[in-house]
Amino acid sequence: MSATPTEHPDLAAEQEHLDDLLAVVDEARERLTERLRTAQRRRADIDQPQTLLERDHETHEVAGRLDEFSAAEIGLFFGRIDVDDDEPENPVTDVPGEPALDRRYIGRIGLHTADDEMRTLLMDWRAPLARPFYLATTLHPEGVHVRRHIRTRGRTVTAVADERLSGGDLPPHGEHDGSVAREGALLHAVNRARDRHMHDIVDTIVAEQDRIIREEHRGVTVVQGGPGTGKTAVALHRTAYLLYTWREQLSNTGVLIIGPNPRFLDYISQVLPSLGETGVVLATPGSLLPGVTARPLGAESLTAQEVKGSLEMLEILGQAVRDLQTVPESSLDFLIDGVTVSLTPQIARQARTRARRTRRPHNLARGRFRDAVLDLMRDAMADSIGADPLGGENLLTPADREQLRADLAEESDVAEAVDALWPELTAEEVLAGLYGSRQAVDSAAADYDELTRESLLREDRPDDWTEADAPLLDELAEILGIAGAEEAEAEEAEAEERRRWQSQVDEAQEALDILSGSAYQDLDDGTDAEILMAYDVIDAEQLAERQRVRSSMSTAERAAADRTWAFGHVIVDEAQELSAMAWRMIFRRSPNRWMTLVGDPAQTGSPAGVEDWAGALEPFVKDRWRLHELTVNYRTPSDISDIAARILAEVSPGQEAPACLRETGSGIREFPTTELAEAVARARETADDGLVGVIAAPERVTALQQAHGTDTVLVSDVNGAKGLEFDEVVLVEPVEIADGSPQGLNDLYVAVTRATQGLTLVHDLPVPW
Ligand SMILES: Nc1ncnc2c1ncn2[C@@H]1O[C@H](COP(=O)(O)OP(=O)(O)OP(=O)(O)O)[C@@H](O)[C@H]1O
Repeated sequence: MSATPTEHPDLAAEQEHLDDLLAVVDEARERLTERLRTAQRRRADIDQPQTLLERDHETHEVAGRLDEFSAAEIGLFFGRIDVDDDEPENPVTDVPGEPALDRRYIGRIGLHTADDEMRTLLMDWRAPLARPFYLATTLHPEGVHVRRHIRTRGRTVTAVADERLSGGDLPPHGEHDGSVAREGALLHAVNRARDRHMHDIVDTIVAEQDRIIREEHRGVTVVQGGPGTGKTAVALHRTAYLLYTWREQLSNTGVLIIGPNPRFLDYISQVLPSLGETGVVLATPGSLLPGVTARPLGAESLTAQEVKGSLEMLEILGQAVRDLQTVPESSLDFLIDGVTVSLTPQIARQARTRARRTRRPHNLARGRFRDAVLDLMRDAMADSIGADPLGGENLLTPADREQLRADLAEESDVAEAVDALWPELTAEEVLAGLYGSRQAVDSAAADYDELTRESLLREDRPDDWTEADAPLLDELAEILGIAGAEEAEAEEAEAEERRRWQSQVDEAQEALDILSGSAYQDLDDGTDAEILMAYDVIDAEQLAERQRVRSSMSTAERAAADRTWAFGHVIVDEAQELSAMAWRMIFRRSPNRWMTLVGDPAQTGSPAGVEDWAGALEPFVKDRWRLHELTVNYRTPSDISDIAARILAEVSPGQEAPACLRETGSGIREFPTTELAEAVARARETADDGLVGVIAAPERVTALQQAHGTDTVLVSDVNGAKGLEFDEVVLVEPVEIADGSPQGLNDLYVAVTRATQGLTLVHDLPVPW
């Protein structure tokens, strides 16, 4: 009989090995903690922002490195492979008695000895040499002879199991083909009770997931798969992998992760820190714009969601801005030095045409409009006051005309009139102005039907933004050229910085001149000419560089505060929910088009969401995108998956349901609505310490929340439960969800697939499957 994993004779040896590595970690932590204390104690001179920034910088850096070591408390390592030593120059420990085999321990972080040899003690799971741990099978062993799974709880090793994949006999205490050891680890992972936060899956990543995590394609990678197939887990591990592999590039440009709702962002928030990575920007589509708070999409009617998500909005928004570039109904007269000068409708119209012809964004074309108005008014004025009574040429000299133009430009009444005709605008002003006025909507959307126009009107609370408005505000910011205005400001700031920079370089040069002047004297005094002096190795520019004042904000902080930030990589979860307008907003943040999108069109709840990836992506990247599919469901047991498969057959006939890893959970129970409280109580009891999700149609949520919501019972509509999972799901009156919208069955599909153990159906009406 083979030994059970916990009886493995190497348990004690692995514990000893873990203790040794933990000692290395603890020592490094102690050193870093001391450095942190010293840095924090360091007195910074208020008058020298430089010293403050240096101190902040060091504190951030050391704190970040300390964060990496938190893996020690989660489980420093989880696996080991004895593998053919293909790269003998890489110093890793050999398998005792087998010099041709490397013994690689695989962990959440990498560790090596502090000496010159830098021998690898622990291999980061993302390192290329760790990869065979995930990919090796008996059919394709990838050079691996034995793979060991090591389970830990904090600092204690609790189980060890081996698989022999190639070469030699069975290991004395393990399973023959390895599947039991591997599946044991996997089942242990998927069966654990859920809490409010997702956990990393670094010890049990399967081969089809590994390939996506390490995908080298520099375009758009799309990951599609049914509910529970690990799309979110893969996206997060891919983030950690990319941050590790492209550290330098991504630490300057940042990674943006977009998820469907704030609860989801909280749910995934611990995964990257547990893998030693912090500093990514997490956002929902509604929270991407700095300074804008948006309510969930569900706050909009379905028609409004559809209209606001469609590309027709480009025309409507463009027209809304054009409607604010006005022409007066009659002439505006100004008295200048006793002469009446008119800004006629014709002048305004002509100036508007000239400004529009520049094709510059509205705010950046204002200068052109003003110039044109002044030129045209000057011409009219010159024609009238300089006219030769005898019919000859105009009597004004070019200098006189110039003076007239300057006089006009100084007139505040004229400036005000010009501003009113072509005002400086913000995106919020334009959109609120549109939603708040029937006349504005009728004009901007004149070519659209009444239903479209009606859905845009929001007269009582025009600036109460929803997630459907965020892409429109972003689009308007582009049409208005706020980005350009910011650029102009940035250019100005840069010029100022260059001026300061030059003065620092000059100062530094002066310092070097003094230094070299005294050096000549020193040399005259017989100093060895071979000794390098400061002025030999640094020039003035370098010296100034050292003193340069930099922002102490991290990349993530700067990126989150900047609407126009170009992220190095963008990840979108539940990408099927994005409307055509939302895609434009997201792609704007990814000028290099290096993205990972995960989603499942069968789960689309938004009427403006994705029907097929090609349609959504090709306008932006043509064919530079690759599709990967995940096929195994790690979440729902097979009885619940059967229900899901029946709904899927309605939603997406012909689409195959994912294979189910788990046979059984706690089962399916049914209650009438009069016994709702009892149903929730039973689910809580069954979930034990785990989480219960009560999912219902939006109209029921508030009352249910008041009656049943607790720390471990989360009440939500389907939108709010997207991407989440619960040990037990209580689904209230499913038919209400199905009938709630044209995407109702998709919503129901999402709702039933949130459960990891059991599903309780509370209903009086027949279930719709
Ligand atoms: N290789 C794995 N090892 C252990 N657990 C895994 C593995 N892959 C996925 N899981 C677990 O399966 C569950 C579902 O994963 P995840 O939430 O990433 O799926 P999803 O495809 O994003 O689902 P949905 O589309 O329904 O939101 C999570 O608890 C995740 O940790």
